[in-house]
Amino acid sequence: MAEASGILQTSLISNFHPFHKTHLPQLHPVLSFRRNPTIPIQCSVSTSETTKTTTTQNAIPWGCDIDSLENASALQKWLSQSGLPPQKMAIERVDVGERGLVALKNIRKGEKLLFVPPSLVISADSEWSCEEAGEVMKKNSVPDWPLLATYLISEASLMESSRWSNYISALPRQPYSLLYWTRDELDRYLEASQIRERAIERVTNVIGTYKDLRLRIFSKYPHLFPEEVYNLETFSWSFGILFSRLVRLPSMDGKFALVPWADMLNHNCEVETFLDYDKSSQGVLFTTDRPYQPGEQVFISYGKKSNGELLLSYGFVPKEGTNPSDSVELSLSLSKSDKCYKQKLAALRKHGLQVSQRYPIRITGWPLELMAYAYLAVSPPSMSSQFDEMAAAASNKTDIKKDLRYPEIEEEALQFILDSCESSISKYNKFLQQSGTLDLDVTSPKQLNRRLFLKQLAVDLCTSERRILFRTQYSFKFFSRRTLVELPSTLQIVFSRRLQILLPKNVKNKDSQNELTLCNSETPKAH
Ligand SMILES: C[S@@+](CC[C@H](N)C(=O)[O-])C[C@H]1O[C@@H](n2cnc3c(N)ncnc32)[C@H](O)[C@@H]1O
Repeated sequence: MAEASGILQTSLISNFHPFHKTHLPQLHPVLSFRRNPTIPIQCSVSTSETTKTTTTQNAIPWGCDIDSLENASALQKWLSQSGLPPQKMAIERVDVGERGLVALKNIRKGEKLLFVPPSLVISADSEWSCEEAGEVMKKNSVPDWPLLATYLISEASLMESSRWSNYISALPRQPYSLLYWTRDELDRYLEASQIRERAIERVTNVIGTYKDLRLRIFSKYPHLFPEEVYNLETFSWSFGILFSRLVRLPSMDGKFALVPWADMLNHNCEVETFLDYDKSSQGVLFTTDRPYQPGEQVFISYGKKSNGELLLSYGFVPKEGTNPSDSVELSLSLSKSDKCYKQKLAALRKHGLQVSQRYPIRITGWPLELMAYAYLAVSPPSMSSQFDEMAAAASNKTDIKKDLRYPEIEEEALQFILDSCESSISKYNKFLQQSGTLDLDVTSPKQLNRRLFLKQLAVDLCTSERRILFRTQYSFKFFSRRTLVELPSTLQIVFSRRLQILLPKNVKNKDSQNELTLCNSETPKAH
């Protein structure tokens, strides 16, 4: 689960196909998902004794209801019979995440749990029940993500002939993620948030990837990859599963894997333990960072993700103020009326940037690149010889001096960022005002209708993102020279090497992360 989202971008886009500017079709929510197609699939299914050709005529059961315990207990039984050692946890209905793993016994802090053997892990090296299909995919050097997405569909379509049928039956038929929001829903509920753009990019990538596979491979082997099975709906499902369940195992050279059983663990922002392969016990496990009593839900970390990223991949938003890794993306743009617009744009492009750039702002600070972009945006024609170094510092290149300082335009640069925050905040205000006061219990989505459920998620996300912007605005106002002149003398003034602005004593410069870090957790007054 950790870092999954970022990896799709690299593996799909750079290795497999160029960026797709595909028109976005309406990805229909579960209602229009073809749940029960009757599909004849011709495939050679390899069993331990023979290789025989079978024709599957049954409906394909794509997983189950997201809270189904029936399928989960069948999974549990199958895993135990297939080599999963006895566990101190069981799958149960839980308050956070609907189904999850709950402690059966006292669990100590520092205890190793799970021990899922490699034979029960799905990775790019897993054997295909339909060997021919696997060979074709490997011959075409399909990267891990699209390979695994296709693998999942292939195994799901083979039903009981697949060794993973118990696992697939316990997977949600409709994983919660922004992949399942229609374009209209994204526009309506997430207009204020930059996550909307990320969701659109992601849907576009999934569509592009599917189209590439269809063009290059599926259309050439229709007997192995019939369109009734390998289509956009099934790919949305399998990518939805990968986004919400795939893990990267650092001790296996960063291998991506679906780990049945372990993927029943839900996320908690305060938990710091994650899944990995343990060479000595030869299994996937995690080490608890806290004790659990019988009946308590056990959590892991899906990575230090913002609320927006959690919504994007996993379809939930943590409760307000509970995510220390929360951040919001602030979009900065050059003004078209800028006299040096063309020169500045050329400088940005030279360093791989666009006219509009998004920078993450954390509750604890903001990146130096943001300030560099702001310098570029406000610099006058007389500073044209410095455009290049400003654009370079605004890029994500690491071997470049980032802590630039131009005292003569510092005030304007800070004001530029403040204005960008203001314009973003006004979009959030508009959406939140229109939405009225919603305070529904999204831990039981089944109780809500789809519209209300999505709206509540959007309200939760927008509230948390707006809060970070308020705080940033407050900090920038506090840092601006005008304010500094008026600072009470009791405040200890520290000189920042990076922005070269004066900071109060509760603000420290965190060199290693290239960002300014606010140590004070006080929230500015509500706006
Ligand atoms: C890896 S799965 C965890 C098992 C999942 N609950 C199940 O029953 O299949 C990830 C999914 O669990 C749910 N989930 C995980 N952590 C959550 C949390 N803190 N709050 C709400 N839902 C959560 C989300 O639906 C997410 O997409």
